Amino acid sequence: MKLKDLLHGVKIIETIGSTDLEISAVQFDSRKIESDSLFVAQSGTQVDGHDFIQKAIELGAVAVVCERIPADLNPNIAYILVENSAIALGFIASNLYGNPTQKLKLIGITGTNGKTTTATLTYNLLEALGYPTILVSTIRILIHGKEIPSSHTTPDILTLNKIFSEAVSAGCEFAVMEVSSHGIHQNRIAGLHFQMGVFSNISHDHLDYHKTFAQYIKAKKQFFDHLPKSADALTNIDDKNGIVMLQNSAAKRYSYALKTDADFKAKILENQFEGMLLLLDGKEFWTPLIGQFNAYNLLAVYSIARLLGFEQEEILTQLSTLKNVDGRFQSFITESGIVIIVDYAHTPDALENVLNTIQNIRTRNEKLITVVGCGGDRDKTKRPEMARIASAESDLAIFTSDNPRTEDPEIILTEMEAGVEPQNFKKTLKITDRKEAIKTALKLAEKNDILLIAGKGHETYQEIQGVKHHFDDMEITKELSNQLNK
Ligand SMILES: CC(=O)N[C@H]1[C@@H](OP(=O)(O)OP(=O)(O)OC[C@H]2O[C@@H](n3ccc(=O)[nH]c3=O)[C@H](O)[C@@H]2O)O[C@H](CO)[C@@H](O)[C@@H]1O[C@H](C)C(=O)N[C@@H](C)C(=O)N[C@H](CCC(=O)O)C(=O)O
Ligand SMILES: Nc1ncnc2c1ncn2[C@@H]1O[C@H](COP(=O)(O)OP(=O)(O)OP(=O)(O)O)[C@@H](O)[C@H]1O
Ligand SMILES: N[C@H](CCC[C@H](N)C(=O)O)C(=O)O
Ligand SMILES: [Mg+2]
Repeated sequence: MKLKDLLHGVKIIETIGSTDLEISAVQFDSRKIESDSLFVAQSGTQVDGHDFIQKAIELGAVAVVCERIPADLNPNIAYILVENSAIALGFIASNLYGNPTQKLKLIGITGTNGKTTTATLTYNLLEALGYPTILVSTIRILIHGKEIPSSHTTPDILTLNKIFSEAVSAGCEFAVMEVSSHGIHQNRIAGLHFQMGVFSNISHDHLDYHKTFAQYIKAKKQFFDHLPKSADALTNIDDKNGIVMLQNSAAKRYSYALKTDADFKAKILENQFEGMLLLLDGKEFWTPLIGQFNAYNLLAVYSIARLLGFEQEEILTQLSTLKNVDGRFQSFITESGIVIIVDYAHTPDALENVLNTIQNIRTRNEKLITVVGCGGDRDKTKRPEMARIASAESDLAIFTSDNPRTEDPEIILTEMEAGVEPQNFKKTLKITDRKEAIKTALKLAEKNDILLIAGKGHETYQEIQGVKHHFDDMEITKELSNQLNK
């Protein structure tokens, strides 16, 4: 493709050299440059891509998009000066892949918790209704059933356009994606054409990256600030920041809520271990999912489908057949009758919701044991809060490692323990090795007791000292319960 065609829509400050060049590939990482490529230099959290322009040229780049023209200009190279390389990359990626999101109805879901659940259920619903769809989620990317592994909740913009163009070729009509705050802040969604933006909720997370809660809110809000007039913006107005998200949005505004008057409303009629009975827009329906947080997720899915033009009856018929998403409140009962729940709760709010849900469905006076840890190289301020909640809401909380990544697991655990209120000290244990922690929990549990294993959900690895080892909470718990005859 010609450089000038790739640059369509990009706000150019200055061009040096010819834009009539033929470009074979686009890349933002100098280490992956091939011959005749366009290199887009962008600053990052670790290094500045501008420092790798020379390297990229040596490896075959023939054109460079940058925010600063290098001092040592190469006469054989075209330099395109822009204000923001990441935004420019959005347009370039979209041009490269034939503007795929103009050909799809793209729904973006943002919020601290519930994105994967809502996005996956929406994908499952649309597929069940007979519409080929692409899902972009933390767990996996699915192009009308074909799976591609996922490394980020919101992948980079080149990957996104590539997979969306594959989805168009596969005949997809809809696209459902998670929009993370990192993705918004780093312009990983630049140039995508959204038909709908959805906000689930906002609570404590990622303050390592955004620094303050206000900055975190601002990042999420930017998604809605940039939605076009033609789009729909759907928000949970039971969350006090739900309205804030939409206040500067040009999109058409819609709301959903369990507690407030809203465009789409739901009420929990029954909530049991086996499932929930909901009143959704005046109609009763049964779902195997449980807990208030899932009522919000299901209401969001229902509202999305209504806004897409589907009828209530057809939505509810299919929605009631949808099951839990991997690693989200996934449960089984062991041979000796212990109820195991594996859940991806890795924020204080998620943990509190899951523990409250368990409290609400407990019918007998069984013990609740929680095994939980906090990730390394991530928001440290979550640690004491999560430990405080786990110890207050459980009969026993066993603190253990999540993904320590490059951090010392003992330090993470000490930071967690600092949050335990004195009256709950005696209800806690610290077992650094996650497998040992689960084993101890199983040994201590008796028939009908509930064992919540929180934080890692669907993950199939544990990252220790920067190395990923195979680790699957569900698999290990089943293996240990068999070994222990529990
Ligand atoms: C902190 C963070 O989000 N980092 C992301 C970011 O990388 P970065 O800004 O650190 O990049 P950098 O290393 O400073 O490099 C800057 C630029 O120089 C380039 N470079 C670098 C070195 C070199 O030799 N040559 C070169 O050209 C890089 O390609 C980059 O363009 O941009 C990269 C490309 O898109 C991402 O892969 C990377 O994700 C890292 C691996 C990550 O762990 N991100 C997590 C925190 C994340 O994004 N999580 C969110 C939310 C999770 C959730 O709550 O669901 C997600 O969406 O997954
Ligand atoms: N609507 C909700 N409100 C609050 N908590 C929720 C909600 N939905 C799910 N949760 C809790 O949050 C956890 C993560 O859910 P999910 O994976 O759907 O969220 P996410 O926003 O995709 O998270 P991530 O940012 O890590 O990708 C669940 O395991 C559950 O404990
Ligand atoms: N997407 C989230 C996932 C956290 C999952 C938890 N198991 C951890 O490793 O902290 C993050 O990157 O912050
Ligand atoms: Mg997710």
